[in-house]
Amino acid sequence: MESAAVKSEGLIIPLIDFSLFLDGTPEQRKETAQAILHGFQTAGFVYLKGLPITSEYRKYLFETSAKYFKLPIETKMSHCWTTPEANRGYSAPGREKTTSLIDPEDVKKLRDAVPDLKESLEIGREGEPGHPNIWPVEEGELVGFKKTMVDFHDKCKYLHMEVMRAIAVGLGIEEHWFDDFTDVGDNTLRLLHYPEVKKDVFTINPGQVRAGAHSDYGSITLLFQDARGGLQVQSPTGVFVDATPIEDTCVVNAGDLLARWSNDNIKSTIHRVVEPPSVDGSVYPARYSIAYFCNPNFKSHIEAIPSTYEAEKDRKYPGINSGEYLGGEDTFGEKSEFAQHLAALIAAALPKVDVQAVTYPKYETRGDLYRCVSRFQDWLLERVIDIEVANGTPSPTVDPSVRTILIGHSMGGIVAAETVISLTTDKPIPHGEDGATGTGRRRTPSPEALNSMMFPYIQGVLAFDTPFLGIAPGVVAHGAENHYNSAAAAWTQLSGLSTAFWGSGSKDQSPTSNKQPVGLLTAAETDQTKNDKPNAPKGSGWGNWGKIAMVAGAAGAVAAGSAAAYMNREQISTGWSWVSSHLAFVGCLTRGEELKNRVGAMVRLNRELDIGFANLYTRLGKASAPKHVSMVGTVLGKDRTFCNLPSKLAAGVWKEAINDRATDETGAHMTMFQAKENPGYTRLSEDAKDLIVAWSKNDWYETSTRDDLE
Ligand SMILES: O=C(O)CCC(=O)C(=O)O
Ligand SMILES: [Fe+2]
Repeated sequence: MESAAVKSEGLIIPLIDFSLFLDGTPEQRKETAQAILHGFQTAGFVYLKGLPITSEYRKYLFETSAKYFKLPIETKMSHCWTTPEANRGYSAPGREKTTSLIDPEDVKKLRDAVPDLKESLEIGREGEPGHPNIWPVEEGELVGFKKTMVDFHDKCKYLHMEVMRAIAVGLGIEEHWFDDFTDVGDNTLRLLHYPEVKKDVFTINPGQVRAGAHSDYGSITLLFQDARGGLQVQSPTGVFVDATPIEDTCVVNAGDLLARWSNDNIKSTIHRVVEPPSVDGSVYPARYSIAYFCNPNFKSHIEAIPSTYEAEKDRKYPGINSGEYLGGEDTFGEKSEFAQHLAALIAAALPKVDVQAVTYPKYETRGDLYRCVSRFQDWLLERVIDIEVANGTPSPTVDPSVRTILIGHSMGGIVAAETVISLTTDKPIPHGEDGATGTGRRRTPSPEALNSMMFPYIQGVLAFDTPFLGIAPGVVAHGAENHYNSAAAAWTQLSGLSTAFWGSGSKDQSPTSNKQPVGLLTAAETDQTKNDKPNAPKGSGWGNWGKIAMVAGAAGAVAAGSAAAYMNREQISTGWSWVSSHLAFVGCLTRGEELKNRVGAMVRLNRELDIGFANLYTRLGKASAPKHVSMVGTVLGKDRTFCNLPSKLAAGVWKEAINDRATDETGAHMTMFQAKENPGYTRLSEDAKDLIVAWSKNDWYETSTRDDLE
């Protein structure tokens, strides 16, 4: 009954026969409903086949749509889209830019730089008082246009109600629970036309897309696409994956409202439209799609869907109330919004290169730091290789086309720093070799030569509130006054216990001997394998990395990989009881020498290899008066920060990110990427962008030309 329409990068979009819900036995209905719900809960998308829409009817609709878009632009402009309240009418190319950006200024900048290459006609519910549809004059080929579209609007309204019924059945609530919210049909039918476009438009203008990355805002969207291709859906790893057209199917995705309505039980996933997979010739042909955006009835009052709020108590919200914290896709805000936002700002400032934000999928803060680094490094290598392969870079280790900025929040900044240190010192990661002693005898900023030929090439490490020099004592004193004694005691204990737990943490670690030190890949080996087929087995050298060995030119790209790990807010402020389970990882914060050495190593990398290094640390602003609290003999300074700050400037760039709303350090630390909780969000994005742009404007950038991308 069910197979996968898309399966890549952890994104699985099921292909489901909807006729088994519409006309099946009770068992088939239930199974189908559960499969649909599961698709929405995991991918946020499903493909439905077996719809009550014949191929002929569908063909006729697409032909009618094409006839409409063939009208002269002046004719189409005579019934323009006017207001969001009406949301009806024609939008000319360049009018709309779909994006996840929030700030209107940012949206404008992005739209001016890379306008969406599309035009559309919005058709609302016919007969809505105050908001009549404005129809094109029906003459010639367009006779019958209104009737066709009103009929199709009705058919889609019925499908919307049925899909919502399937969701209800899947959730185990009354099948018709949504009917009262969907029977009016306050939905929008949108005809979309992506005109034929010269291929080089996408290479001349990096970041150019047919429709920008966005999530839909309603309940669900029914999307009918032609055979052209180009729709992509963001995977849990942050990579955009092709949602390839399948004949006679409808792609259905959940929107933001349904995600909210279901307490995020259902996902609203980011998607976009790019140029289709390669075709002969110098142009990409036109693409047509028809979207039907569904909403609850505008006048209905929405409350959480039964069965979803009970589950909420147990669900894990990163860093807020989870028993154990996993860093991951949500670190930089829901759906990596901050990372995506930052990537858009950087793309606008660095037009010569293609900018991608790729978020490291969930990884555990449990266990040994160096195992986390090693896992992260493997992942990063894979991502960069994929991009180099796509770019057809001949010798990535000698002349990489990808430059990476590692962005890490909290402990993620330490993972990022360790990654670049490991890559530039050509040393396999030690996997906790010194854990038992905690003396920090591993990497010191030694006189040994640094390897500027690292691969992947790291251009900078941008940390957000990373306690490179430990956590400010005030975090415990200010943040947990009610628990002052236990917190203080635990803090002391934390230092004392680290050795023991570190030791036990390293017992079960596997040796690293078979791990290929990535810095050792050489150009000679590239030449040797250059003409081989990608992925062909290789005897030596490139071995596993055969897929790099593809022919053709270079390209400019910055991949922003992000390592991320939070600490658990509740647990930080209520006594450090969690520390035992996380000690192997977080324990490194107590080893002062090791912390200082790490910062020293980063400063050296900055000086000698020009690798950017900065820490944007949170500081409490207006909402919290400075306090002078004495704790374990320490008088705390007036600045309330989460991180210990360096006393001297020789520690790289440390720039404060003031949060005027947060009332405690841990809160500021946890919410720095949430625009609603952090009034300094825009400033933070700008500061981050400025740093990355400054690090990236070098010879590599200047010699990256659009021609390279072809
Ligand atoms: O044209 C498509 O395939 C997708 C359009 C879309 O995502 C939208 O308009 O919201
Ligand atoms: Fe969309």
